[in-house]
Amino acid sequence: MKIEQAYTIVTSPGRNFVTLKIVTDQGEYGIGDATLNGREMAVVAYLEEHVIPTLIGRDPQRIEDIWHYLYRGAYWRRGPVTMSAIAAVDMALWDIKAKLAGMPLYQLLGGKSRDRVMVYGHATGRDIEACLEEVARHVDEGYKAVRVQAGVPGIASIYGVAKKDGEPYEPADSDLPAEHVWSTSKYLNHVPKLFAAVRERFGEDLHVLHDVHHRLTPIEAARLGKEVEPYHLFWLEDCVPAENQEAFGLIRQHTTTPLAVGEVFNSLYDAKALIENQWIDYIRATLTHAGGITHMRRIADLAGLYHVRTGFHGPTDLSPVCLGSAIHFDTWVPNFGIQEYMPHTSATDQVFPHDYRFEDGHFIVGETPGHGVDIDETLAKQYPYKRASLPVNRLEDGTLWHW
Ligand SMILES: O=C(O)C(=O)C[C@H](O)[C@H](O)CO
Ligand SMILES: [Mg+2]
Repeated sequence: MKIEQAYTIVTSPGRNFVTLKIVTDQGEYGIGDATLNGREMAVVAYLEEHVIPTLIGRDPQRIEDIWHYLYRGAYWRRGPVTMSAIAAVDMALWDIKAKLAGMPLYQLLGGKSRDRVMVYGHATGRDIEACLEEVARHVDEGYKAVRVQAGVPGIASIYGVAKKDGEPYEPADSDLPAEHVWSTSKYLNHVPKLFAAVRERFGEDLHVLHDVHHRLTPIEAARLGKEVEPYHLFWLEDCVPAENQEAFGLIRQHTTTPLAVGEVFNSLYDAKALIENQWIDYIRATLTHAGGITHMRRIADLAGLYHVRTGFHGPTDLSPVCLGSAIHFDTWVPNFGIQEYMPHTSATDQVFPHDYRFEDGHFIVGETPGHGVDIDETLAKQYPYKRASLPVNRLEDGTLWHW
């Protein structure tokens, strides 16, 4: 069996997505997600110019060999563009292999470790009251876990809070990067009040999460972790930028609030010290940005040795192809923690027909051979690419800060 054809499909049913389709000489095909929010066309160019020409004629069943061919063969290792491109190939090849085996992907990985996959949804509001209403809506819809982000008095626009209450949050919201203004002191004073209000209204059973989006220093993160301890967060996410992995050692010494990190990671080496030192509790890297199923499996296995569980990134800027594959992985992986879930637009769901379903705060994996997600290429053409950028963040004095 040989790879006969491979091509990228760029579509924007509400937001941009990049999909790689690989077709074999026996008519079987697989698809992979290559979406890198705000940098989509860089991955398209990488795939079209440097990857696809090398795939033609190869045996699609040699997933491991192709992974190392693309990783080692590039010489220039790692990085989000390279690893998203490799991930898309890897996901498409696992899709093909599972289809050839006549099995849903989770079976090929080792079978079910659980019957359903707990997810967390996003509640956002311009203030605490509006945010609590959104938490209540999620609870009514069956969610057992909710990420809680509220506007902060004195900060005009803040990460993770929708422009209008009740609407989904979209980070890439303008042609060129918007500029936000950030105040650490205002934020730090406000977050404990938010979680006090959440526990007061919803009691102890609801799992609550919070994303700091890399905006604190280690000692500030330690303060926040300590101050929210009484509210028993499921996790505190990305509390500092993680290039310096040792920073988490400092935070860890100060707080028992569980720590999650890794949505911008693209390789095991981004997380090695974090995992081996048990500085974190959840690893957030996911299939599309961390080299696909083949590499993510290595990360999860290492994490499992150190009591670190998975908590895959799952924003709307990863396509249903990534989400569907992630649900198979989550169903199999022994050290599963939780799966992030932001519902896609109905236009996106139509472009990407899929067999996973949401029920009672959980995803239920499908039984279709492969990863269970397809693409309607005719419909995809109706939604042309439109550049959209993530914002940047500045301190009140104008200093460029982390976003
Ligand atoms: O989903 C999350 O936790 C995020 O932090 C979302 C990211 O900002 C988003 O994926 C950037 O493209
Ligand atoms: Mg995040």
